Amino acid sequence: MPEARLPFDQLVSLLTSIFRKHGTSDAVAAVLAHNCASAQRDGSDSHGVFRIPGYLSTLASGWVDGHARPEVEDRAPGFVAVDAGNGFAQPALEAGRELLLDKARHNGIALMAIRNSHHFAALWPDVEPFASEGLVALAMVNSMACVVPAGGRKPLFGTNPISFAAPRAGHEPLVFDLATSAIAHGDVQIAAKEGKKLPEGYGVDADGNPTCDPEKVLNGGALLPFGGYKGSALSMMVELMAAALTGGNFSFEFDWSGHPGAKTPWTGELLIVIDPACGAGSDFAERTETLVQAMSDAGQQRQPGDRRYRQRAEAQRLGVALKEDDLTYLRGLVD
Ligand SMILES: NC(=O)C1=CN([C@@H]2O[C@H](COP(=O)(O)OP(=O)(O)OC[C@H]3O[C@@H](n4cnc5c(N)ncnc54)[C@H](OP(=O)(O)O)[C@@H]3O)[C@@H](O)[C@H]2O)C=CC1
Ligand SMILES: O=C(O)C1=NCCCC1
Repeated sequence: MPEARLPFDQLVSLLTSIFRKHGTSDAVAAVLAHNCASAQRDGSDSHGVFRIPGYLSTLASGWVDGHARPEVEDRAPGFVAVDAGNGFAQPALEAGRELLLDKARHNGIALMAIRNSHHFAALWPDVEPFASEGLVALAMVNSMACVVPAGGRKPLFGTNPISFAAPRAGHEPLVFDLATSAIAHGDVQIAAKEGKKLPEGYGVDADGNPTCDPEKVLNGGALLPFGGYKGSALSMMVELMAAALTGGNFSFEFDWSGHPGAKTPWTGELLIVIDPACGAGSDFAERTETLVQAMSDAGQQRQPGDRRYRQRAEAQRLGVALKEDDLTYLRGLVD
């Protein structure tokens, strides 16, 4: 597939125009466009411009409010609650960000509980900026019931990612961002589109039998958690922290069948921010670096985040990589 390159700012501006034209406020468009362009820039393929048709069909369906104004509540010394108003999670995070930062620096730790929200994106953009400011951040979000709990038969959990970011002396933050399912739902969709098989042990068909066929997983089948009961336990934790604690829906609780085209899970998100200066001392970033170096010496040359930062650096030199067909499609949305 021929590739095009577009400067990051131009991609942000194209996506902003698309969101504005297709049902969001200017403020929401700006946040979603930056998020989606960042994922595309970093090679987060399942959550970059691949997601635009899903965003637009969801907005057209009336399932999500593209004009929602998040309401921020200062609930306790270390607790910020945000009602996203049936809008997207990222503008809700932006709305409560300053208060969360103030509380984390003042108390040493603070959390933000976002409810009534839709998260259709990669999770790392929610945590990396905190680590760039010297803080440690942990985020989790639940999605839609498409993962069978360990030993179970029925899809119940979402693909429920967890993302963590820590400052690292002399380097970009150390960040991981991973679905607690064996594979992200977006990657199953990409495999189906490209006619590829899934690895064994990732999914089951509508009868609960193992399958490597992404179409069968998507049409009545389900995914498995990563690492059996261990991934299942983490996914359970995400349901509790991102939904029960925040006041959002569990992945199995919402019903979007009355909104054809709806693709964005209507759930919640939890974000915890820690000021490491309140811990063992001011050298946390150096300690991170010591650990990374030890991991490298032990033979792990590739750290989480390395691939993204490499792609980001390449995009800064050459422009963000896009499939030519995708760029034509995007431009057609604003013509
Ligand atoms: N909004 C939502 O509801 C959902 C969003 N998602 C998103 O989907 C995306 C993809 O998730 P997933 O498929 O699980 O991600 P991956 O399995 O591709 O990667 C998971 C993490 O492991 C790192 N990693 C990958 N390979 C290696 C390796 N060989 N050695 C060391 N580290 C490695 C990655 O770093 P690197 O980034 O550098 O590759 C990344 O931090 C995520 O951004 C996630 O947030 C997933 C589920 C639901
Ligand atoms: O890839 C996934 O898994 C998901 N991404 C966006 C929200 C739904 C699940």
